Amino acid sequence: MLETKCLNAFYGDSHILHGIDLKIPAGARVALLGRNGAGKSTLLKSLTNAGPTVKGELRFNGEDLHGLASFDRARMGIAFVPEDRRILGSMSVLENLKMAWKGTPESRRTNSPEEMLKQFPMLIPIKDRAGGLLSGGQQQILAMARAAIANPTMLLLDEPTEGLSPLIVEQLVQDVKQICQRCESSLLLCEQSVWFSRKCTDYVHLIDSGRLVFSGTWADFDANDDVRMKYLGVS
Ligand SMILES: Nc1ncnc2c1ncn2[C@@H]1O[C@H](COP(=O)(O)OP(=O)(O)OP(=O)(O)O)[C@@H](O)[C@H]1O
Repeated sequence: MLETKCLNAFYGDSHILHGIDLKIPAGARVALLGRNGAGKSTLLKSLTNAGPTVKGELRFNGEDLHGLASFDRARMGIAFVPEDRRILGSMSVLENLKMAWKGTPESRRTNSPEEMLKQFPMLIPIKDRAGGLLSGGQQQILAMARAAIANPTMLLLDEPTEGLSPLIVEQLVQDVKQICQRCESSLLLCEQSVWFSRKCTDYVHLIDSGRLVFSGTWADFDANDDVRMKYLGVS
């Protein structure tokens, strides 16, 4: 279970997140929707100690995360796929997976890099291609495979569909579900795509100006025209 209570996040003097209360039970798949600049990435970076200064309660499986470095949180099972994917451009697809494998503690290792290729077959024909030469979609699939290598129990995805073609986005739905099922992982998916979020998750939060403004099931979301229009501009 990932839990925040009254979480506030700051970049220097800029107060970005305001009193975020979030509970993601083990195995739950949750979306966080919001417009550009709403605070989605800042929340994920707060959970992974990847930038902002954070105040308030922040626990994973009951353990206080304050003061733990990003790699310590990763070792606990929190895997973060950032918006820019961070693929190593001069290394091949297989070498990118091998690097992730080496950085993963033995206790968390599940499949070898070669076995990961089998689970993400789109990567097989391009396994020797440099990361920097991949399309955005190929990079995203590689970033997902890299995250899955560490057998996460909490998968954090930052706008994985951004800039991708509809075909790749459909493939991503399968890949996200596959990782969550195989690893028995919870999911926090930050997105602007309502379609993709709906396909991948059961529960949805909306964030606006750093505050949670709606939480509910997709049925609740569908029943709430005002919230959809006000915060996402969709009817
Ligand atoms: N490193 C930073 N320093 C100062 N302010 C920042 C920094 N990163 C983000 N912000 C500000 O924090 C606010 C929230 O940004 P954030 O990136 O979390 O939004 P987002 O919902 O992920 O949007 P997007 O979809 O555009 O990535 C914005 O006002 C942004 O300008």
